[in-house]
Amino acid sequence: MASASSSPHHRFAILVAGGSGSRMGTEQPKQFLPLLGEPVLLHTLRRFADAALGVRRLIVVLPAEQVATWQALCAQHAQVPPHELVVGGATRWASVKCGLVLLADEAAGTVAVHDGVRPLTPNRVIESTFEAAYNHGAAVAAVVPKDSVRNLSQQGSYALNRARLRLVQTPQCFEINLLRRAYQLPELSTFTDDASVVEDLHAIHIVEGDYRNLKITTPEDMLLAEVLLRNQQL
Ligand SMILES: Nc1ccn([C@@H]2O[C@H](COP(=O)(O)OP(=O)(O)OP(=O)(O)O)[C@@H](O)[C@H]2O)c(=O)n1
Ligand SMILES: C[C@](O)(CO)[C@H](O)COP(=O)(O)O
Repeated sequence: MASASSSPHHRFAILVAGGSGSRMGTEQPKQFLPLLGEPVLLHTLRRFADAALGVRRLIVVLPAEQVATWQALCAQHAQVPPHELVVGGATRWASVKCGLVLLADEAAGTVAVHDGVRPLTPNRVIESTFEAAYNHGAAVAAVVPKDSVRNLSQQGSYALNRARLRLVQTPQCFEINLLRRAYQLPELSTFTDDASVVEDLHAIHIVEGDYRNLKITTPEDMLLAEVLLRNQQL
């Protein structure tokens, strides 16, 4: 049943934290590792709970076997923002789909999908991605590559024009019914993010991301995140 009170102005967020963190190589999945004394995922949750953003519902997607871990961590820390929990799936795509199930009663609004392991996203990036999705239907944060880029070919490799390339981050924000329709289509192996799921249905608007908005993936990212958190006003 669709909620009678839903409005196009309403904002929702799905924080996907259902992965195992194989590239990090730690026993505990990276979303629960301590970063300046608080779990990575709690930092991410706090970013989206910022009252100025006006996010009405925060959905956190977790691996089934880590729900108790997260609940224990929440009990150990003060002022954990209110959020709803759902168990994810075998891939990021499946986890987003699980998050969307909790929003099934929302008839209208904009939903942000964000990696639970991006704890440094500046408020400006979240706000501008929500705003662009409200105006254009679909928007993702992205940055210009800093390095030169080469494409591998049968003959070796060739240079790409990096001015025409973007490195895509999250949040990725969508009109909620568009995102729902896209996630009803079958999963493809080419899906690496939500924009790749939606793009056959709707053009993707690109918003200026931020180089500090790193995705914690491998061990050195934890060191970088710590330094950035200590020194930056996000
Ligand atoms: N089945 C999955 C896989 C990934 N994710 C989430 O999607 C985000 C981006 O994925 P990635 O960095 O690849 O995380 P992992 O899959 O955990 O890492 P790895 O690929 O190294 O195993 C993470 O917040 C991760 O928890 C998820 O919710 N459900
Ligand atoms: C969604 C994402 O963070 C955008 O850059 C990225 O595609 C996730 O990729 P991963 O291989 O699952 O880390």
